[in-house]
Amino acid sequence: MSARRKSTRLSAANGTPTPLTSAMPASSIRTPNTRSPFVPTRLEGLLLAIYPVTLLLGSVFSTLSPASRSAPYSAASQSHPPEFAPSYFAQKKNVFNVYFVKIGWFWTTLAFVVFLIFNPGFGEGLSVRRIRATLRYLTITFWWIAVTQWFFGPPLIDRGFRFTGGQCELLLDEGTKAGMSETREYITAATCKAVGGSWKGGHDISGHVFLLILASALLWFETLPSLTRAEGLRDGRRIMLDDGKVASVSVEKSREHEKKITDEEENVRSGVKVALVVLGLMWWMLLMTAAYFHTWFEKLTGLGVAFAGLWAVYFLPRGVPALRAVLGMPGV
Ligand SMILES: CCCCCCCCCCCCCCCC(=O)SCCNC(=O)CCNC(=O)[C@H](O)C(C)(C)COP(=O)(O)O
Ligand SMILES: Nc1ncnc2c1ncn2[C@@H]1O[C@H](COP(=O)(O)O)[C@@H](OP(=O)(O)O)[C@H]1O
Repeated sequence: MSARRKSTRLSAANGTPTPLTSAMPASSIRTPNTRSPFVPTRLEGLLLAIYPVTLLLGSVFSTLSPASRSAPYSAASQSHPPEFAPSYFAQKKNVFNVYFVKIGWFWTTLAFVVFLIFNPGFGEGLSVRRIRATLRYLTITFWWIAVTQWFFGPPLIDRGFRFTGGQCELLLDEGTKAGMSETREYITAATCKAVGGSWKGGHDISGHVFLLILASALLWFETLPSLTRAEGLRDGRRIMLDDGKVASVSVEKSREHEKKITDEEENVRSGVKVALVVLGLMWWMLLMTAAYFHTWFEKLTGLGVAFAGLWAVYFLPRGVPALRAVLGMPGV
């Protein structure tokens, strides 16, 4: 369990440190221009910017590439017809799509579990750090399930599609619609495709963009604090304390644990290799999705929905002590 360090703060009048609760280190002082705990540090912001930049790169490539421009595009399948696909990666049946992205949560889970078991930063056995990391993973998994698999019925992507006017083409025929029960009418993309229908007319958030960003950011957020000593991913992070004061996350770190980890510097990176391979492939598939599939707006909403889940798990707890007590923060 992490022990809270002693604390100090700047006196508003003369700028000299004065004791706050017991004695807070200078690094934890709140200054007038301190960033809100709810927003990423500059370094985190730069890392997160890789996602919109990748989507932009893919879209620019598809706009400029003569092969992509001349290939017909089908809005109903969100892709180029296979016979006109401008590249191997523009085909839905490409091996990376079928065995990697389509079962992407399995690979994410595998990489996370390997990291969880082998990384010494979690301490020994069923430690509080390990339990909190598992809870973060489960919460992100819950968001993946809600958005893409099931949300008390159809998943959120399918509900959004219906809400924006989309439906299964089979339902366009009034006769068919009248003959259907209400449950049948509230059809999902999967069931629509299964009965040979065409899922058309609404806003179809990109499930691939959503999954690839959500899963890769989960792995980055969990592993980066053990891969780098960079301030922006460690003590540069701000949190709100129980008394409403904003401080560096270092006040919640256990000194003994930090020392132990520094002494074991060599081992700190254990368990991250699988995650790094998964992360590399995910980035490539995100670029391919951006280049060959969906409209730019569908990709942008995929990014937005992924960021919403990430913010709730990795940034909201920084400003809400009660939530932080449950979910914790990576590397703390
Ligand atoms: C605090 C609340 C916590 C509640 C947590 C409850 C959930 C706990 C369950 C944990 C389950 C873990 C399962 C881990 C093992 C697996 O993931 S196996 C399943 C593998 N399947 C996938 O990875 C499917 C991924 N694919 C998709 O999501 C979609 O295909 C897609 C990529 C979004 C594309 O969609 P399409 O419609 O196919 O285009
Ligand atoms: N990088 C990629 N490689 C291959 N197929 C991709 C892909 N990105 C998206 N797709 C395909 O495009 C369709 C829409 O994707 P999504 O909504 O998940 O972003 C899905 O088709 P299918 O549902 O027919 O498999 C998906 O498999």
